[in-house]
Amino acid sequence: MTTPTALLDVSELSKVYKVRGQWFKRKEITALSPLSFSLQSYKTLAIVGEMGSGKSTLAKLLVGAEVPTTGKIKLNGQLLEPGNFKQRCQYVRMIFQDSSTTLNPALTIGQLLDEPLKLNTNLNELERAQLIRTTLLKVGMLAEHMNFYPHMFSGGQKQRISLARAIILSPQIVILDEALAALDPSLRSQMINLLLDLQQQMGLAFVLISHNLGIVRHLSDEVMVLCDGKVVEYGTTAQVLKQPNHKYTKKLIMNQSAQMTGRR
Ligand SMILES: Nc1ncnc2c1ncn2[C@@H]1O[C@H](COP(=O)(O)OP(=O)(O)OP(=O)(O)O)[C@@H](O)[C@H]1O
Repeated sequence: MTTPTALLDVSELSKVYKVRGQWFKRKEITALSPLSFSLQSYKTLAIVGEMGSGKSTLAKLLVGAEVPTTGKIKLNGQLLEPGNFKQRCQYVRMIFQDSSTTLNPALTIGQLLDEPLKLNTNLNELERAQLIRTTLLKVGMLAEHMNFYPHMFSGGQKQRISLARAIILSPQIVILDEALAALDPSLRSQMINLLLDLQQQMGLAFVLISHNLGIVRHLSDEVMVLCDGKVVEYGTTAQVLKQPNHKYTKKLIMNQSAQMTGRR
C-alpha cells in the first residue's frame, strides 16, 4: 500500500545564523537543528517552546521569509524553492500576534485585502471587490467594512481582518504565530471556533505557534516541542499533554495548571 502524499512534508530543515562575534570573528547561532515532520489538510500542528527555542525561525522558513541552511520543504510532493516567495505565498500564509502593526493604517480594509489579489491573481476590479466582500463575511465581518480603516476596529476584529487577508488567496496552510495571544478569553474562544469552521470549510492545515496549552488542546491534533532549536517531543496532542516526557513540557503543563487553579 502506498502512503498518501502529505500536504506539507518537511525534511531535515535547519537554520544557522552567522553573526559578528568578538575580534571580527564570525559566530554561528543554530536557531534550528535539522527537524522533519509532515502535515495533512484539515490538521493542525502546534509548535510549543520557550523563548528563543526556534519557533519563529521555523515559521519564517515555512513561509519563505528565511532561506534554510539545510533541508527541504515539499507541498503536495512539489519542492518549494527557497527564493520563490511568490510561489510560496499563495499556498502558505501567516498571521501574527499584533494586527495593529501588520495592518497598514493608511489603507482601507478593502485596499488591504486587495493587495494580495492584485499581486497574485488576474481577477478584474469587480471580481476582486466581490471576493473581498465574501471573504469578509466568511470571517464574521460585514461587506461594508471594506470602506473602513483599521483604527476603527477592536483588537479581535483586526485579527479577523488579518485572517481574511490570510485566506483570501485560498491557501492550503496558515501559520498562526501567537495569533490569539493578545485576545481576551471570550474573543479567543470565538476566534478558535472561527478557525475550526474555516479549517472544515476550506480544508486548511494550521501550524499553530502558541505558549497557551488551552489553545493548543482545543486546536491542534499534534504537538512538537522545541528546546534550544531541537525537537524534544513530537506526538499527538492528547498523548503529549497526558504523558509529557521532556522536562520543559512537564514544567509548562504544571505552570499552566497552577495558573488555572489560582484563577479559580
Ligand atoms: N536574524 C537572526 N540573526 C541571528 N540570530 C537569530 C536571528 N533570528 C533568531 N535568532 C536566534 O535564533 C534563536 C531562535 O530564535 P527564534 O526567534 O526562532 O525563537 P522563538 O522560539 O521564536 O522565540 P520567541 O518566543 O521569543 O519568539 C535565538 O537564539 C535567536 O536569538
